Amino acid sequence: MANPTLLILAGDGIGPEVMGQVKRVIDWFGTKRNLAFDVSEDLVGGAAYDAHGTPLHDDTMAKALAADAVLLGAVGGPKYDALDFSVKPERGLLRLRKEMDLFSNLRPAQCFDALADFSSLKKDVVAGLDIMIVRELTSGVYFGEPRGIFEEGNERVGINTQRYTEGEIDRVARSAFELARRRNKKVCSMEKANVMESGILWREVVQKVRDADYPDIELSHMYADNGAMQLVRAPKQFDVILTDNLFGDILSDCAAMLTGSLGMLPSASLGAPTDTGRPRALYEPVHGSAPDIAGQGKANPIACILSFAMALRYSFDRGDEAARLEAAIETVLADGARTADLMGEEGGTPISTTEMGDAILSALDASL
Ligand SMILES: NC(=O)c1ccc[n+]([C@@H]2O[C@H](COP(=O)([O-])OP(=O)(O)OC[C@H]3O[C@@H](n4cnc5c(N)ncnc54)[C@H](O)[C@@H]3O)[C@@H](O)[C@H]2O)c1
Ligand SMILES: CC(C)[C@H](C(=O)O)[C@@H](O)C(=O)O
Ligand SMILES: [Mg+2]
Repeated sequence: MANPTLLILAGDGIGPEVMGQVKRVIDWFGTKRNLAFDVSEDLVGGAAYDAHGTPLHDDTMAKALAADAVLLGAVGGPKYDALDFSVKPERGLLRLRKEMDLFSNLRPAQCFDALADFSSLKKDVVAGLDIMIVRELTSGVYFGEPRGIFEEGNERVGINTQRYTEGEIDRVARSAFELARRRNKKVCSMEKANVMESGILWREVVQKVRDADYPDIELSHMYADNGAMQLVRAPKQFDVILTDNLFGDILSDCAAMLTGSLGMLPSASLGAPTDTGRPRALYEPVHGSAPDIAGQGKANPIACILSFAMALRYSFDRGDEAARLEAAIETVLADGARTADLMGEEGGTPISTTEMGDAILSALDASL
């Protein structure tokens, strides 16, 4: 049987640096675990703009649609800030999400024991934390029409529209309930039904799906602003958090810091299953291109490596090998390996991106 295909889009800034370590991990699974992938690479974001004048070439879009999974590093950077909105690096990523119809974005926030001291919150608030944010990814205010900057009288007005159909809410709610079934069977849905009609509809549809098909799941509803507060006050009250595109963007960065660093958080963006039985899927770290540290060998590759672990679990049904990779990362952290973002006030000598990769590969070897 042919090997599954992976399309790597490393992107900009620290994207290629962290992806370099992921490629070593992919090779390791090929040679040591007989789990080989056919890997191809292409450009996205600013790198694609530099080469083609567009943040995502049509050929790359076609390759992404054909691949069994896409791994993405990060896009964006100050060099591209002044570009027209239509060709900004971030538009490349948004096009991938939209055209692959990746409506369900899984953003786990797990606190590794070795890092519990490092969180800006008290250790007992975050130790053992394991929550999953399910963010709707292809609709809402990111894509709603009308949008734009228009002339109105003698001034300009900027418009974006929060828009959700019942079908869009229904399908992402189902994906959250399915996940909750494999976890602690608790979903908290977050919107602002107190001020937004789209929030009222969101709450109604989520409740209807739960009552009709997931009576075994405990569902609660919370206003998203309270949700942000509760995430910082007592994050362990949550299991699965279901929310829309914009609130999910913000709440997941907030959850990231519970775990110590943005450099630790992976994500999976999943669509409906294709005729291979696999969902369309894109895996990427939650962090961006980190222009402040790009090119210095300082970036933490763990979020990107954990994103590959999610690919093993959600695209290739190899939860066993995903767990092996996650355990290797846990070991390395317990042994004290720290990139600069994981150094506390007490200081110490951080290791480089490549050294973190070396340590993870050694721990993988030791797992055999
Ligand atoms: N999915 C993506 O590709 C994505 C996500 C977020 C932001 N962005 C883009 O990235 C650019 C920079 O955005 P930003 O600065 O708001 O967010 P960012 O995530 O790039 O950086 C925020 C802070 O976290 C640090 N950081 C992030 N990832 C790290 C890692 N792996 N190791 C160590 N430290 C890390 C950075 O150094 C920075 O101080 C912007 O152009 C933005 O649009 C892209
Ligand atoms: C880069 C940007 C388009 C993206 C978003 O806003 O969704 C990022 O912040 C994310 O969290 O993946
Ligand atoms: Mg974000």
